Amino acid sequence: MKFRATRPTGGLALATRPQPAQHAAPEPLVTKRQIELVRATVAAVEPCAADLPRFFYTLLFERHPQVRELFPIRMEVQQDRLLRALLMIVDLVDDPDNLARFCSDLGRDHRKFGTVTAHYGAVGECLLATLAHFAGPAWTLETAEAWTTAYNVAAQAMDQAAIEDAKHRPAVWQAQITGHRRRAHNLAEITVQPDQAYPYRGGQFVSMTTPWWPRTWRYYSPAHAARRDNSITFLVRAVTGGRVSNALVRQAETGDVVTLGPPLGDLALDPHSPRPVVCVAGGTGLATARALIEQAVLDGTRRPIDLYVGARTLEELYSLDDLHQLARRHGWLAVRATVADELTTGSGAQLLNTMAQHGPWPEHDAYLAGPASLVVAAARVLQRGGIPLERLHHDPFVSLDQVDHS
Ligand SMILES: NC(=O)C1=CN([C@@H]2O[C@H](COP(=O)(O)OP(=O)(O)OC[C@H]3O[C@@H](n4cnc5c(N)ncnc54)[C@H](O)[C@@H]3O)[C@@H](O)[C@H]2O)C=CC1
Repeated sequence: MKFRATRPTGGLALATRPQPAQHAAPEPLVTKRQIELVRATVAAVEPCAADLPRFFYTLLFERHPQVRELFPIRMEVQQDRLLRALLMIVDLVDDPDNLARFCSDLGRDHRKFGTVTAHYGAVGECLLATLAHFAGPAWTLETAEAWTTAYNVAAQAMDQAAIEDAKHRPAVWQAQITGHRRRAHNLAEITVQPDQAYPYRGGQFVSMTTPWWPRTWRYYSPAHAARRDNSITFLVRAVTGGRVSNALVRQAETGDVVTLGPPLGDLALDPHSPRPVVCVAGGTGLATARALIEQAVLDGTRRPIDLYVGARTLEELYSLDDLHQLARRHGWLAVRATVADELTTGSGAQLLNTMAQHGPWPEHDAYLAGPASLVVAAARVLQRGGIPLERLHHDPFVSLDQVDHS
């Protein structure tokens, strides 16, 4: 595991993409010296990165057994999330605007776990004890003070945002499955009806937990912009070893009730930007692309959009007819789809070749959705075609670190 975070974050499911500050940046609440100490601790514990989350959670559950019930039975994914969130906070510690924004999103999202103010103290205490354990001699009184300050800044932002959020929306929504349709052998289109209004923007994603794996949260993308009847349709692939996705595809039935967390992510087309858009979607990432495009229609956006879609099989492109129809109605939309050779599923060469035949895209914004390897490979093609990194937009499941910047 590489023990560092990047901006935009690598794989932190709860992160939103930091934006440049619109006004003079406020002074950091953590001093320069404290920032150095916090970052030096990260460097010191890096060799033990793989052991750190397990140590932390063992300590947390020993000292505060009452919080165990907020977490899933199996903790692997959760452990990874903790580390990523922590790294993101360390990364943003000298950037108060974006730190506040990141922590506020995190705090709002933590309501779904049942997090309350008292939990922040428990987590902070165990986090510092964990860092002290792994940092060894690098952990001094001054370092402990620096971490206490940095943690308090983050925890207060999370807590405050959660308290504000609770004033105007629920922590979770119960949603009954009203439609379940298999679209390919491991792919299902699942429609749910939330028990209360569920506003979101096309392009956002949603966390979900199921009755089969309580408190195990996974992220799925609505395949459309918000509907008047409040129903939401997700495209879910049962991935190997994916407990929640397999339950949803193979076990779930109409009438079952799942729980949704608040909508997340800020992937959205700016209706006021004049830039043309290139959009790349692979597999279930088509849900996100489609939702973005529907949102653009609703917003009255007239930005030219070129959509490139890659799928494993023709069967998986079942929803493309609608998009082609949309393209016939709206001259600004062009759709190009490729199907991978079944023997080389996921290689994506066809999709990348198709893209490379078009371009360059010197004036474009790019939106990418789908498997991380696709996002990275497509970003590379787009960068070669003239799109700078800051105009490549994607959800925070992947780090574009891997993109060749040369
Ligand atoms: N908002 C987002 O970014 C979304 C991301 N996802 C992610 O997508 C993944 C699931 O995708 P699947 O449907 O299983 O996709 P998949 O593995 O079936 O791939 C779909 C297509 O993407 C292209 N592709 C895949 N890897 C590529 C590569 N290395 N280079 C070039 N093209 C490549 C190919 O055309 C392939 O047929 C999950 O990791 C999920 O989290 C899913 C929905 C939304």
